[in-house]
Amino acid sequence: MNALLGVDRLSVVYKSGLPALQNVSFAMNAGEIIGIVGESGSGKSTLLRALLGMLPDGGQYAGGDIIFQGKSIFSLSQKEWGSIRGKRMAMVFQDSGSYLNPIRTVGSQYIEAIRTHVELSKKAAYAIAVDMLSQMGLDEPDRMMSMYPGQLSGGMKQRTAIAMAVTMEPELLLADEPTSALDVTTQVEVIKRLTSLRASQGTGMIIVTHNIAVAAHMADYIGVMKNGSLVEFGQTSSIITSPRHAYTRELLAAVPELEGNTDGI
Ligand SMILES: Nc1ncnc2c1ncn2[C@@H]1O[C@H](COP(=O)(O)OP(=O)(O)OP(=O)(O)O)[C@@H](O)[C@H]1O
Repeated sequence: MNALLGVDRLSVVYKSGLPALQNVSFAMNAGEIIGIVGESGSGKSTLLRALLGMLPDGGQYAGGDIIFQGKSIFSLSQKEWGSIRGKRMAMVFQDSGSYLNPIRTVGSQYIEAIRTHVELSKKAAYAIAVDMLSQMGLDEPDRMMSMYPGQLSGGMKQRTAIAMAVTMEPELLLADEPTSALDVTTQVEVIKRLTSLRASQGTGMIIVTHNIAVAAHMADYIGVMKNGSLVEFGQTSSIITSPRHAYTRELLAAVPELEGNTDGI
């Protein structure tokens, strides 16, 4: 197995606050999907931001280590770190689609984003962008390239943002509630597209969701967070069938039809 990420007793504090992450440890191999679940304020977003080296203002590392592809991220120079971020490790947020620049066409910003990472002609970048948009299930990607974000639905914008995030074929995609702002049908579609990325590109993913059913549907391993700690981490099947922590049992009990139809997630 090819180790992708090791998180070793990672702690983060916010100024004048309680610890947001306390001694969080887990590891993942290339191409694995991890679902992180837990209630609001449990530290899920902080974990993703810490992994990407993008803690919000006031947040600071308070111990532990993050090993990405065999190297501590804390040992990297700013330059090395910059070349990993957005390229080898990328992130999408719940409302990533809304960060598209409203006064520029999808195509011009997509092409520019590609060309900040690799030296390519505009034409070559255009072809890559169109291919990624169609991989995310967007019809008429050529037409979309000449449209402005305001002309797209929320689901189309979010899929565009995900396409942009994975264009450089990152080994690790960090996704913070990537589907929760979407209607149910679009959620299912985006989840399918994310899982097919693993098949086509071997993308490893850490997906934060408040919905343990989504995690159960997608993830190989589930981590459960509570008050900044990872209280349980294990294979999805064992978390579902024999949760060890009372809090995990509570989360599972709150999902009435986990075993049945996942169309409604
Ligand atoms: N920028 C910040 N400054 C100070 N405290 C923060 C900041 N961001 C988060 N926190 C605190 O850190 C803790 C963890 O928050 P975090 O957003 O990581 O949780 P979460 O599980 O992602 O919640 P949600 O599901 O609501 O997004 C909370 O107590 C929160 O109030």
